[in-house]
Amino acid sequence: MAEQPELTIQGWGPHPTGGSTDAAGDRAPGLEAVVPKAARRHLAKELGWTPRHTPPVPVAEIRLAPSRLPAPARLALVELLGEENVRTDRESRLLRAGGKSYLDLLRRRAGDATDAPCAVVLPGTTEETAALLALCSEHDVVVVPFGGGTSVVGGLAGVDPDDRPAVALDLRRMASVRELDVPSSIVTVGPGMRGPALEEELGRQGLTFGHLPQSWEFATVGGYAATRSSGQASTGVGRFDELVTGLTLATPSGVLELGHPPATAAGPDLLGLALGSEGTLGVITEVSLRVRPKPTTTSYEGWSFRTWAEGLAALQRLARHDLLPDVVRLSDVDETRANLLMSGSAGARVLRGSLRARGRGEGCLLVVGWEGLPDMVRARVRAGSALLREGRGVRLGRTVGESWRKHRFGAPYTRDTLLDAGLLVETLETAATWAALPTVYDSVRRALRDALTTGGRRPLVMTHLSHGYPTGASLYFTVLADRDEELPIQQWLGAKRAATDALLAAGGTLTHHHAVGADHRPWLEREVGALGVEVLRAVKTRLDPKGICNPGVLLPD
Ligand SMILES: Cc1cc2nc3c(=O)[nH]c(=O)nc-3n(C[C@H](O)[C@H](O)[C@H](O)COP(=O)(O)OP(=O)(O)OC[C@H]3O[C@@H](n4cnc5c(N)ncnc54)[C@H](O)[C@@H]3O)c2cc1C
Repeated sequence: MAEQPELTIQGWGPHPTGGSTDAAGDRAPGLEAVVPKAARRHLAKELGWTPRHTPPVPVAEIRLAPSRLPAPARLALVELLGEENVRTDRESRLLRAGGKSYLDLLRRRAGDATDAPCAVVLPGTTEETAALLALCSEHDVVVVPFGGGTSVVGGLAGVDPDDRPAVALDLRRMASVRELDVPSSIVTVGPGMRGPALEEELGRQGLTFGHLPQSWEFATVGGYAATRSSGQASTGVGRFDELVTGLTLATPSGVLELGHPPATAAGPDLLGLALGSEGTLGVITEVSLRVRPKPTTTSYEGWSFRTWAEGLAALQRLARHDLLPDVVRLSDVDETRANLLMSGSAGARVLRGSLRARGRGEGCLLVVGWEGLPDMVRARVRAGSALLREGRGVRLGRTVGESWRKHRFGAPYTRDTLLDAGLLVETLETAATWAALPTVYDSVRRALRDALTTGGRRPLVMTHLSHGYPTGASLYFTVLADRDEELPIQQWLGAKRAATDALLAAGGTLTHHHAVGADHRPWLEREVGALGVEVLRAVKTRLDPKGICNPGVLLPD
């Protein structure tokens, strides 16, 4: 199998649009190349920030603790997988040191990878994975499944309360299509498969699975299932967990084959237990997914609403009439303004002028995308547009929608540049009912602002609504602030704590699609209750009696 591109150790990447390459590898492009002057001025004024040059330490200087993998465990792993699939070299370990949250990046950029796994193991089959888990149980070695490495909640932290040595179990050797059942619209794939490769294979049959998170280039099918991911078109095609028709879970106690399409009433849904289990119950070694014909027509458009409340009300009406588009993304005033300034294109300047002329200079941008057969798209666009207009929306046309579509995977690359310029850049997300959304929105913004406003610093909190449901929607917050170079980790931890408390108190869920990981686990009990946590723990104890499967995530201490 061809090697897939790697994420860079200290950021996203490799940077397709340029940037310089130094001895350490790939470097993000400079601020001037990525952020237009007007946007730099806007950010400096809003945040009380002066751009500065704060590049990460060279990769060669990153600190890595010596591998603690005991020799007998290493020997047994080599016997099982072969020497080439048990790696303890520096680069392999650095590349699996944590995920891509702001906190992960801060540590890697500061030259700290002392939390890296002791080794990287690469099984090639379900049987090898099950044998590996049994072997690691026997040798008391922690196993952290590693898909694409894009976790943003500390899902790959590898923290063990008993401080046992840990290995990263990389799934890239299980990354092929195993079966395509066209009549039933089901594809069965290895968990290490990434979106682009799967879409390419399905595309040859005129099919798609349609899951498009922003991390699409690097994240894997197994990771999507383990975190209950949600993509940009999830309002239309469904969340990833809704696409899964079955999976195989290798655990230290044996192998579970879960799911029975098209439907079953054979007791409670065990498949549902594996989805979102974040590697704590075992390793997902195969996933069956619903696929569908590639859409023959797509229609992406921009709309503008005078206020966030008007936009919310219009979308709520669409939801009530089952007319939500496949892609729906309503930005609040702060996000709309920043996105238009960041774009810097002539088109964006024209749009800003035209919005001002229509009295919507401070409005909220809505991007909607409809996909499917031509007649259905036409009918849905007509009915949906009528409701948006009734809700006082102004249609901006296709250029805006297509521009968003073209640039939708670009933000993570820009993040590296902003980090290099001394900014705090992080996101968080939740979901709530339509009734609770306005309170959640206000409370989280207030909490973030209060926590991050100190000594002349003010954060910019930008929000969009995406992933609409008949009963509610998710909210996604992007936070920018002048980074506290003395205590950057504490600066964000304080804000995150305040925002999480606020969103739970206002009726939001702990996480709509990023999962629990290490970062959210102190709050899990507030979400599912003490008994709920006990039930999850009992299941884990049965499947993973020695507690070697990703012990630092999901379940609170
Ligand atoms: C820039 C950026 C944008 C993002 N955008 C989105 C988005 O739009 N929507 C969204 O839902 N998420 C998004 N994420 C979060 C992340 O991409 C998702 O959580 C994704 O599902 C993780 O997939 P992965 O393959 O990278 O998993 P990893 O990060 O490797 O692992 C995630 C967790 O799942 C476990 N795991 C991985 N594979 C397996 C397996 N086969 N069996 C058992 N456990 C396993 C890991 O141990 C870990 O706990 C984004 C992240 C970044 C950095």
